[in-house]
Amino acid sequence: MIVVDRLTKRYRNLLAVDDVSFSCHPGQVVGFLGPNGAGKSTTLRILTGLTPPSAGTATIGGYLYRDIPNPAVQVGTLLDASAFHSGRSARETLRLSGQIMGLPPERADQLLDLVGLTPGESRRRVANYSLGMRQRLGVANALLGDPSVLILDEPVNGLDPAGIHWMRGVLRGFADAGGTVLLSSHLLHEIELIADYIVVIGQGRVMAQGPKESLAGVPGSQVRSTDDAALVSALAAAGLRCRPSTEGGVYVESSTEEVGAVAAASAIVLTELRSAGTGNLERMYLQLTAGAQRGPAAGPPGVPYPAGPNPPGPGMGHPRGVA
Ligand SMILES: Nc1ncnc2c1ncn2[C@@H]1O[C@H](COP(=O)(O)OP(=O)(O)OP(=O)(O)O)[C@@H](O)[C@H]1O
Repeated sequence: MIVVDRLTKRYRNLLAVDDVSFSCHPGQVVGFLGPNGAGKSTTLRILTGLTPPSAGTATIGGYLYRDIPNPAVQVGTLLDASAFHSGRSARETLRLSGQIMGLPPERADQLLDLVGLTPGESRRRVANYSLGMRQRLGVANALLGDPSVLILDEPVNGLDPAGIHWMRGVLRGFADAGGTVLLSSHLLHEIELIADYIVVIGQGRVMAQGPKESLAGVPGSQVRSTDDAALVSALAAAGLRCRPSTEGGVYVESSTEEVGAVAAASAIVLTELRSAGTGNLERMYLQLTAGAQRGPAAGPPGVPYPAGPNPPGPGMGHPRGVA
């Protein structure tokens, strides 16, 4: 279990991390989400012992990273995929890491296979890798020691949609097996696909946190019909709140079942009916981080979301190590 407790990091006049608290439980994939410069990397660097905090603590399984015996087999980290020695191949990189951890050379080959780097690619120099290939190598390196905790900084950066899908599978499988995953990103949609608990950070402060579904609110419906005016009247008459959708058509603050029932009862032909997904989450993210975003603030004004404690997740008490 990862516990970040009232963590603060000051660089001269800049509060890079400001009284940040959250926790990640075994079985959970926690997304640490925030715009550029929000303080994500600094928090992860403190967590992994690379930067000392100004105040507060960040522990893994109750230990400071530096106090964990043989940390590489307890905590897998990927903080900078571009940091691998460019003159070595992926295979050499992993074999060297494995040697330091006391692992047999075959372990490196297993991991290369797992992350989808082909034997040919694995023998090429890292200097010639694409960003996505480096990320795959980084994930392989993080998983090499069979850790119970993963800490990954921007791991989906540079991955194509298939790569993001793959990453989700790897991390979901890891968490479902009782592992703890903390990953950062400045991209909401990527975190949304992968994480099941989200901590939103902006200007060094936690602005919201909670299970993805609760942050997203009750999902509404996106609907179009051959007669939207009649549909809106029917929805209003049935007591369903709706408004013109930013995507065109109508957004209804109700489930697709309720909307479909109203349309059927009013004999209105629907041409589209689907869950509006996590549009609420996007609005919330843009709203919360508006002051911290670079460029013009986006998103409508609304009610701020409170930061809340992270309730215990499933599978607490990881049997394998420091989780
Ligand atoms: N060593 C340092 N010295 C001074 N300021 C620093 C240092 N490291 C980070 N900062 C500052 O702290 C703030 C937070 O940086 P951090 O790298 O943690 O953000 P981030 O959320 O990871 O951003 P990004 O998504 O762009 O990677 C930034 O303003 C950054 O310039």
